[in-house]
Amino acid sequence: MITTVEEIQRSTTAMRSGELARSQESRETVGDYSVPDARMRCRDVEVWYGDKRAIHGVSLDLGRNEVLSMIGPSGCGKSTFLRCLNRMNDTIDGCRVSGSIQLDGEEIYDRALDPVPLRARVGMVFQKPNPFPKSIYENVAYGPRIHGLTNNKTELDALVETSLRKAGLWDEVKDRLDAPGTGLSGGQQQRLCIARTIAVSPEVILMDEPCSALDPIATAIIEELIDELRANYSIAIVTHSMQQAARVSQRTAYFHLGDLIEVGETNQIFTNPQHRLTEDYITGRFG
Ligand SMILES: Nc1ncnc2c1ncn2[C@@H]1O[C@H](COP(=O)(O)OP(=O)(O)OP(=O)(O)O)[C@@H](O)[C@H]1O
Repeated sequence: MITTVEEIQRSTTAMRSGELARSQESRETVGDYSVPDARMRCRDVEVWYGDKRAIHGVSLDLGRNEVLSMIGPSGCGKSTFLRCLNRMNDTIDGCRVSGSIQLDGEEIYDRALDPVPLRARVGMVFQKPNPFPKSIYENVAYGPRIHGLTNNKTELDALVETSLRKAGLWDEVKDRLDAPGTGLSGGQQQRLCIARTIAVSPEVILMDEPCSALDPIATAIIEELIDELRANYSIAIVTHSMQQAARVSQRTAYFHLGDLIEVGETNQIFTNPQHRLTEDYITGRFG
Protein backbone atom coordinates (compact mmCIF):
# COMPACT_ATOMS: atom_id res chain seq x y z
CA MET A 1 0.00 0.00 0.00
CA ILE A 2 1.28 3.48 -0.87
CA THR A 3 1.41 5.62 2.26
CA THR A 4 3.88 8.48 1.78
CA VAL A 5 4.19 11.34 -0.71
CA GLU A 6 7.54 9.96 -1.85
CA GLU A 7 5.98 6.58 -2.53
CA ILE A 8 3.17 8.21 -4.55
CA GLN A 9 5.76 10.16 -6.57
CA ARG A 10 7.86 7.04 -7.10
CA SER A 11 4.86 5.03 -8.21
CA THR A 12 3.63 7.74 -10.61
CA THR A 13 7.10 8.13 -12.11
CA ALA A 14 7.30 4.36 -12.54
CA MET A 15 3.88 4.35 -14.21
CA ARG A 16 4.84 7.21 -16.50
CA SER A 17 8.11 5.58 -17.53
CA GLY A 18 6.20 2.34 -18.11
CA GLU A 19 3.72 4.12 -20.36
CA LEU A 20 6.51 5.88 -22.18
CA ALA A 21 8.38 2.66 -22.80
CA ARG A 22 5.17 0.98 -23.89
CA SER A 23 4.21 3.65 -26.41
CA GLN A 24 7.64 4.39 -27.80
CA GLU A 25 8.75 3.32 -31.24
CA SER A 26 12.37 3.31 -30.13
CA ARG A 27 14.52 0.32 -30.99
CA GLU A 28 16.65 0.80 -27.86
CA THR A 29 16.39 -2.34 -25.76
CA VAL A 30 13.85 -2.00 -22.97
CA GLY A 31 14.81 -3.87 -19.78
CA ASP A 32 18.16 -4.77 -18.29
CA TYR A 33 20.16 -6.89 -20.71
CA SER A 34 22.95 -7.48 -18.21
CA VAL A 35 23.09 -10.01 -15.37
CA PRO A 36 25.63 -10.18 -12.54
CA ASP A 37 28.44 -12.68 -13.09
CA ALA A 38 27.36 -13.49 -16.67
CA ARG A 39 28.51 -16.71 -18.35
CA MET A 40 28.36 -14.99 -21.75
CA ARG A 41 28.42 -11.24 -22.31
CA CYS A 42 27.48 -9.79 -25.71
CA ARG A 43 27.89 -6.09 -26.45
CA ASP A 44 26.96 -4.16 -29.62
CA VAL A 45 26.84 -7.28 -31.73
CA GLU A 46 26.19 -6.66 -35.43
CA VAL A 47 25.83 -9.38 -38.04
CA TRP A 48 25.95 -8.83 -41.79
CA TYR A 49 25.14 -11.23 -44.61
CA GLY A 50 27.00 -9.52 -47.46
CA ASP A 51 25.70 -5.93 -47.39
CA LYS A 52 22.52 -6.81 -45.46
CA ARG A 53 22.60 -6.14 -41.74
CA ALA A 54 20.71 -8.89 -39.90
CA ILE A 55 21.53 -7.96 -36.27
CA HIS A 56 21.69 -4.31 -35.18
CA GLY A 57 23.97 -3.67 -32.21
CA VAL A 58 22.53 -6.20 -29.76
CA SER A 59 23.77 -6.36 -26.15
CA LEU A 60 22.65 -9.30 -24.04
CA ASP A 61 24.03 -11.46 -21.22
CA LEU A 62 23.50 -15.15 -20.58
CA GLY A 63 23.59 -15.94 -16.87
CA ARG A 64 24.88 -19.04 -15.12
CA ASN A 65 22.33 -21.78 -14.51
CA GLU A 66 19.65 -19.96 -16.42
CA VAL A 67 17.53 -20.69 -19.46
CA LEU A 68 17.22 -17.62 -21.69
CA SER A 69 14.64 -17.85 -24.43
CA MET A 70 14.79 -15.84 -27.61
CA ILE A 71 11.48 -15.16 -29.30
CA GLY A 72 10.22 -13.01 -32.15
CA PRO A 73 8.66 -13.14 -35.61
CA SER A 74 10.19 -15.19 -38.39
CA GLY A 75 13.31 -13.55 -39.83
CA CYS A 76 13.92 -11.26 -36.82
CA GLY A 77 17.41 -12.71 -36.32
CA LYS A 78 17.03 -15.14 -33.40
CA SER A 79 18.96 -17.98 -35.04
CA THR A 80 21.56 -15.60 -36.45
CA PHE A 81 22.20 -14.20 -32.98
CA LEU A 82 22.28 -17.67 -31.41
CA ARG A 83 24.84 -18.84 -33.98
CA CYS A 84 27.12 -15.94 -32.99
CA LEU A 85 27.51 -17.46 -29.54
CA ASN A 86 29.63 -20.38 -30.75
CA ARG A 87 30.87 -18.87 -34.01
CA MET A 88 28.67 -21.11 -36.13
CA ASN A 89 28.18 -18.10 -38.42
CA ASP A 90 31.88 -18.47 -39.38
CA THR A 91 30.77 -21.38 -41.55
CA ILE A 92 28.40 -19.17 -43.62
CA ASP A 93 29.98 -17.49 -46.65
CA GLY A 94 29.72 -13.69 -46.57
CA CYS A 95 28.63 -13.55 -42.93
CA ARG A 96 30.45 -11.00 -40.74
CA VAL A 97 30.11 -10.49 -37.01
CA SER A 98 31.32 -7.43 -35.07
CA GLY A 99 31.10 -6.31 -31.44
CA SER A 100 32.17 -8.13 -28.35
CA ILE A 101 31.12 -11.63 -27.27
CA GLN A 102 32.80 -13.01 -24.17
CA LEU A 103 32.64 -16.44 -22.60
CA ASP A 104 33.83 -16.26 -19.00
CA GLY A 105 35.52 -12.96 -19.83
CA GLU A 106 37.35 -14.28 -22.90
CA GLU A 107 36.64 -12.79 -26.37
CA ILE A 108 35.38 -15.65 -28.50
CA TYR A 109 36.07 -13.76 -31.75
CA ASP A 110 39.72 -13.25 -30.81
CA ARG A 111 41.84 -14.35 -33.78
CA ALA A 112 43.91 -16.56 -31.49
CA LEU A 113 40.88 -18.50 -30.30
CA ASP A 114 40.28 -21.86 -32.00
CA PRO A 115 36.56 -22.26 -32.80
CA VAL A 116 36.70 -26.09 -32.54
CA PRO A 117 37.21 -26.31 -28.75
CA LEU A 118 34.91 -23.29 -28.41
CA ARG A 119 32.09 -25.32 -29.97
CA ALA A 120 32.64 -28.01 -27.33
CA ARG A 121 32.39 -25.36 -24.58
CA VAL A 122 29.35 -23.83 -26.26
CA GLY A 123 27.46 -26.81 -27.66
CA MET A 124 24.52 -26.66 -30.00
CA VAL A 125 21.35 -28.67 -30.49
CA PHE A 126 19.55 -28.11 -33.77
CA GLN A 127 15.94 -28.01 -34.92
CA LYS A 128 16.05 -31.40 -36.57
CA PRO A 129 17.73 -34.20 -34.59
CA ASN A 130 20.93 -34.98 -36.49
CA PRO A 131 22.64 -38.06 -35.00
CA PHE A 132 25.71 -39.33 -36.84
CA PRO A 133 25.10 -42.47 -38.93
CA LYS A 134 26.79 -44.49 -36.19
CA SER A 135 25.78 -46.51 -33.15
CA ILE A 136 24.18 -44.89 -30.11
CA TYR A 137 27.44 -45.46 -28.21
CA GLU A 138 29.59 -43.93 -30.94
CA ASN A 139 27.37 -40.87 -31.23
CA VAL A 140 28.22 -39.98 -27.64
CA ALA A 141 31.81 -41.32 -27.58
CA TYR A 142 32.91 -39.48 -30.73
CA GLY A 143 33.35 -36.01 -29.20
CA PRO A 144 35.23 -37.09 -26.04
CA ARG A 145 37.51 -39.22 -28.21
CA ILE A 146 38.49 -36.43 -30.64
CA HIS A 147 38.90 -33.95 -27.78
CA GLY A 148 41.00 -36.49 -25.82
CA LEU A 149 38.79 -36.28 -22.73
CA THR A 150 39.26 -39.85 -21.51
CA ASN A 151 42.31 -42.08 -21.05
CA ASN A 152 40.90 -45.53 -21.65
CA LYS A 153 37.83 -47.54 -22.62
CA THR A 154 36.57 -47.82 -19.03
CA GLU A 155 36.57 -44.03 -18.65
CA LEU A 156 34.93 -43.59 -22.04
CA ASP A 157 32.21 -46.13 -21.18
CA ALA A 158 31.54 -44.26 -17.94
CA LEU A 159 31.35 -40.92 -19.75
CA VAL A 160 28.94 -42.32 -22.34
CA GLU A 161 26.72 -43.67 -19.57
CA THR A 162 26.79 -40.43 -17.55
CA SER A 163 25.98 -38.35 -20.63
CA LEU A 164 23.08 -40.59 -21.63
CA ARG A 165 21.80 -40.51 -18.05
CA LYS A 166 21.96 -36.70 -17.93
CA ALA A 167 20.03 -36.60 -21.21
CA GLY A 168 17.39 -38.88 -19.70
CA LEU A 169 17.99 -41.60 -22.31
CA TRP A 170 20.10 -44.26 -20.53
CA ASP A 171 17.25 -46.52 -19.39
CA GLU A 172 15.77 -46.58 -22.88
CA VAL A 173 19.01 -47.45 -24.71
CA LYS A 174 21.34 -49.21 -22.25
CA ASP A 175 20.59 -52.63 -23.77
CA ARG A 176 21.14 -51.55 -27.37
CA LEU A 177 24.12 -49.21 -27.36
CA ASP A 178 25.40 -50.79 -30.58
CA ALA A 179 22.16 -50.09 -32.47
CA PRO A 180 22.19 -47.16 -34.93
CA GLY A 181 21.34 -43.76 -33.45
CA THR A 182 19.20 -43.02 -36.48
CA GLY A 183 16.91 -45.95 -35.51
CA LEU A 184 15.62 -44.13 -32.41
CA SER A 185 12.39 -42.12 -32.33
CA GLY A 186 12.63 -38.39 -33.07
CA GLY A 187 12.46 -37.44 -29.39
CA GLN A 188 15.05 -40.07 -28.46
CA GLN A 189 17.31 -38.86 -31.29
CA GLN A 190 17.07 -35.31 -29.95
CA ARG A 191 18.01 -36.56 -26.45
CA LEU A 192 20.90 -38.47 -28.05
CA CYS A 193 22.06 -35.20 -29.61
CA ILE A 194 21.80 -33.55 -26.19
CA ALA A 195 23.86 -36.44 -24.69
CA ARG A 196 26.45 -35.93 -27.46
CA THR A 197 26.63 -32.21 -26.58
CA ILE A 198 26.91 -32.89 -22.84
CA ALA A 199 29.65 -35.52 -23.33
CA VAL A 200 32.27 -32.86 -24.16
CA SER A 201 31.60 -30.91 -20.93
CA PRO A 202 30.07 -27.71 -22.29
CA GLU A 203 29.45 -24.62 -20.19
CA VAL A 204 26.70 -23.38 -22.48
CA ILE A 205 24.12 -25.23 -24.56
CA LEU A 206 22.47 -23.43 -27.48
CA MET A 207 19.18 -24.84 -28.70
CA ASP A 208 17.63 -23.74 -31.99
CA GLU A 209 13.96 -24.75 -31.87
CA PRO A 210 14.88 -28.15 -30.41
CA CYS A 211 11.28 -29.40 -30.23
CA SER A 212 9.87 -28.16 -33.52
CA ALA A 213 10.16 -31.61 -35.13
CA LEU A 214 8.76 -33.46 -32.09
CA ASP A 215 5.30 -34.53 -30.94
CA PRO A 216 3.82 -33.08 -27.70
CA ILE A 217 4.97 -36.01 -25.51
CA ALA A 218 8.57 -35.91 -26.77
CA THR A 219 8.44 -32.10 -26.42
CA ALA A 220 7.33 -32.37 -22.78
CA ILE A 221 10.23 -34.76 -22.04
CA ILE A 222 12.77 -32.40 -23.63
CA GLU A 223 11.31 -29.41 -21.76
CA GLU A 224 11.65 -31.26 -18.45
CA LEU A 225 15.20 -32.15 -19.40
CA ILE A 226 16.03 -28.50 -20.19
CA ASP A 227 14.85 -27.57 -16.72
CA GLU A 228 17.09 -30.25 -15.15
CA LEU A 229 20.11 -29.27 -17.29
CA ARG A 230 19.91 -25.72 -15.95
CA ALA A 231 21.50 -26.97 -12.71
CA ASN A 232 24.79 -27.50 -14.57
CA TYR A 233 24.69 -25.41 -17.73
CA SER A 234 23.67 -22.05 -19.15
CA ILE A 235 21.10 -22.53 -21.87
CA ALA A 236 19.95 -20.20 -24.66
CA ILE A 237 16.96 -21.44 -26.61
CA VAL A 238 15.29 -20.08 -29.74
CA THR A 239 11.64 -21.00 -29.85
CA HIS A 240 8.55 -20.11 -31.85
CA SER A 241 6.38 -21.32 -29.02
CA MET A 242 5.60 -18.67 -26.44
CA GLN A 243 4.16 -21.39 -24.21
CA GLN A 244 7.49 -23.17 -24.37
CA ALA A 245 9.41 -19.98 -23.57
CA ALA A 246 7.08 -19.42 -20.60
CA ARG A 247 7.51 -23.01 -19.39
CA VAL A 248 11.28 -23.42 -19.66
CA SER A 249 12.99 -20.05 -19.32
CA GLN A 250 13.74 -17.64 -16.51
CA ARG A 251 14.48 -14.70 -18.85
CA THR A 252 13.08 -13.92 -22.28
CA ALA A 253 14.50 -11.73 -25.05
CA TYR A 254 12.17 -10.40 -27.74
CA PHE A 255 13.73 -9.68 -31.15
CA HIS A 256 12.18 -7.68 -34.00
CA LEU A 257 13.79 -7.03 -37.41
CA GLY A 258 17.32 -7.51 -36.06
CA ASP A 259 16.84 -5.43 -32.91
CA LEU A 260 16.62 -6.71 -29.36
CA ILE A 261 13.45 -4.87 -28.38
CA GLU A 262 12.95 -6.05 -24.83
CA VAL A 263 14.46 -8.43 -22.32
CA GLY A 264 13.35 -9.29 -18.82
CA GLU A 265 12.09 -11.93 -16.44
CA THR A 266 9.95 -14.34 -18.48
CA ASN A 267 6.96 -13.77 -16.25
CA GLN A 268 7.17 -10.00 -16.70
CA ILE A 269 7.59 -10.22 -20.49
CA PHE A 270 4.45 -12.33 -20.81
CA THR A 271 2.28 -10.56 -18.26
CA ASN A 272 3.51 -6.98 -18.37
CA PRO A 273 5.54 -6.22 -21.53
CA GLN A 274 6.93 -2.71 -21.57
CA HIS A 275 7.35 -2.19 -25.31
CA ARG A 276 4.42 -1.97 -27.70
CA LEU A 277 6.11 -4.33 -30.18
CA THR A 278 6.56 -7.01 -27.49
CA GLU A 279 2.94 -6.59 -26.44
CA ASP A 280 1.73 -6.85 -30.06
CA TYR A 281 3.69 -10.07 -30.52
CA ILE A 282 2.70 -11.83 -27.34
CA THR A 283 -0.95 -10.89 -27.76
CA GLY A 284 -0.86 -12.29 -31.29
CA ARG A 285 -1.42 -8.98 -33.09
CA PHE A 286 1.42 -9.94 -35.41
CA GLY A 287 4.02 -12.63 -35.74
N1 LIG B 1 22.75 -17.62 -44.74
C1 LIG B 1 22.10 -16.47 -44.92
N2 LIG B 1 22.38 -15.66 -45.95
C2 LIG B 1 21.74 -14.48 -46.13
N3 LIG B 1 20.78 -14.02 -45.31
C3 LIG B 1 20.45 -14.78 -44.25
C4 LIG B 1 21.08 -16.04 -43.99
N4 LIG B 1 20.55 -16.58 -42.87
C5 LIG B 1 19.61 -15.69 -42.44
N5 LIG B 1 19.55 -14.62 -43.28
C6 LIG B 1 18.68 -13.44 -43.14
O1 LIG B 1 18.91 -12.85 -41.87
C7 LIG B 1 17.68 -12.45 -41.26
C8 LIG B 1 17.53 -13.16 -39.92
O2 LIG B 1 17.35 -14.58 -40.18
P1 LIG B 1 17.28 -15.65 -39.00
O3 LIG B 1 17.19 -16.98 -39.65
O4 LIG B 1 18.36 -15.40 -38.05
O5 LIG B 1 15.89 -15.26 -38.32
P2 LIG B 1 14.99 -16.07 -37.31
O6 LIG B 1 14.38 -15.09 -36.40
O7 LIG B 1 15.79 -17.17 -36.68
O8 LIG B 1 13.90 -16.69 -38.30
P3 LIG B 1 13.01 -18.01 -38.19
O9 LIG B 1 12.18 -17.84 -36.95
O10 LIG B 1 12.18 -17.97 -39.44
O11 LIG B 1 13.96 -19.19 -38.13
C9 LIG B 1 16.58 -12.77 -42.26
O12 LIG B 1 16.30 -11.62 -43.00
C10 LIG B 1 17.20 -13.85 -43.12
O13 LIG B 1 16.65 -13.83 -44.42
